[in-house]
Amino acid sequence: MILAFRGNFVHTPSYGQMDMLLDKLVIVKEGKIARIATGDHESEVLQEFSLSSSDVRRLREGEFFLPGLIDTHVHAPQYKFTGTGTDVPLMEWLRKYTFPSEESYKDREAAQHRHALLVKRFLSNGTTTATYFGSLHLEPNKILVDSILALGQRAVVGKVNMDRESPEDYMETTEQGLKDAEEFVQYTLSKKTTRIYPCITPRFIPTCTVESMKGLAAIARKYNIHIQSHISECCGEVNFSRHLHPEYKTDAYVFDDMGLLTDKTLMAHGTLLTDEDIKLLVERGTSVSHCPLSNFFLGDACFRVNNAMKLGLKVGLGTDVAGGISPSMLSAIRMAVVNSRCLRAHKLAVKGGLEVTPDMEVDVISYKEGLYLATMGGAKALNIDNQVGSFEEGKEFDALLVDVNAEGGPFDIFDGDTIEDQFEKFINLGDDRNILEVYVQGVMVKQGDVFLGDSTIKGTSVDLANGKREVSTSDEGQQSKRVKAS
Ligand SMILES: O=c1[nH]c(=O)c2nc[nH]c2[nH]1
Ligand SMILES: [Zn+2]
Repeated sequence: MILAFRGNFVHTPSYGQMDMLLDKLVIVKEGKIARIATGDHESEVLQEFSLSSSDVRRLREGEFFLPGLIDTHVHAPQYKFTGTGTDVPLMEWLRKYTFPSEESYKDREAAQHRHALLVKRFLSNGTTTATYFGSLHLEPNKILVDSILALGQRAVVGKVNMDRESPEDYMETTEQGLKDAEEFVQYTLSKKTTRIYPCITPRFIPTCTVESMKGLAAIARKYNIHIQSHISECCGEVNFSRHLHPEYKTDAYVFDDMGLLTDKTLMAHGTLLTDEDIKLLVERGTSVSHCPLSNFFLGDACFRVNNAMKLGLKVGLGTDVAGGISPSMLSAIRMAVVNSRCLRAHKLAVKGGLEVTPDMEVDVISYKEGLYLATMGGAKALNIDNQVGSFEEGKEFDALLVDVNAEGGPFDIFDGDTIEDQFEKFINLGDDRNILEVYVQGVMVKQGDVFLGDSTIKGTSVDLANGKREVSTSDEGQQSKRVKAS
């Protein structure tokens, strides 16, 4: 299968560098970018790939391709309450909203329905790769894998482990937790797909015993797979962790001693990491998912991205649904910029000064760095930057076709707007209405309102039917659902 596109491509191959690749011919063969040529070489390149001019998809004015967005931190079984539960800090939020929501996914029908909606919502927002925390129970996590598989997304997925300091009805024994974690890994690997990676997922230090953390690290080593957790996220969590493990200086040293800091580990938040912690993470090859929205809501904290990058840390960006109130990575990019400006505003307030000094500028990032974090940064954080994150020959084609002039879109383009202006408007003002097509591994998985997915995948009940939405959400799983054509 060969695809050929001619038009503009935008990407951020390194931090702070945004390249507008204008009038390029991109050939995608068997899911990978086989050639990126300048438009004036069209005829010879087409000949080389035995294509004719009519095989070329020619982008219209205002259309461009962007690498697929990579969300490095999402809680799948929290999708149900996304946009609500914004009134309390982390530790209270977990008990009041989070654990009950996650627990309710053990109802099979509810999990099937909600996970399909989740994956569709993320694909609609241009998230071609998502890094999912699942729930405690085994079955809903298998359903999540089935949904991702059927809808065509790329994902890292983990079954959450919690064997202490958790509600009685939402906690497992250490032994059962380790057994289920390994079974989940085997289930995911049995799908023999190159786009879903199983992940070991101790929720965070307070809810995991030493035995569980060490056992989980052993499973990760055995299968050479990803690990994810939360680290130094806010005062409530850090104080609790110190109380449980007074012998360790910080979360980073706990995780390190458990064998959980590897070059395939991705830790969420990290707002309270010291420079020494960051250096330890860098030494281990571990990365951090920056989740600006949930840091504001649950942690009252800001992450110093530029400081972390300067120390050599790999950093991706996460929506952290549902601690973060938006499933959109465009929103996460904007919030990462706002987060950096809060750091400067804070310094200014502390100084009581009227003037921004150069040391206040060092924290500030622009939409270009934000886009890097949401694409290449995420790819590096997940150790998949040889596959995705930018447009390069040999990489897989995970991409979004964006139209700044989309009908009914959320912003306007004016005479004199340069291509860069148009692109900046999309990052700052755009939404799913501007995302016309979504590609993963060179396969179009969404076009307009239609989810194409992989309808050949059997054994899942994911509803790929399009133009339908559920209108009744009360007490899912107990009641039959009404599905109405929209
Ligand atoms: O933002 C967060 N969401 C969670 O679900 C969670 N669990 C532990 N720590 C957490 N932080
Ligand atoms: Zn989280």
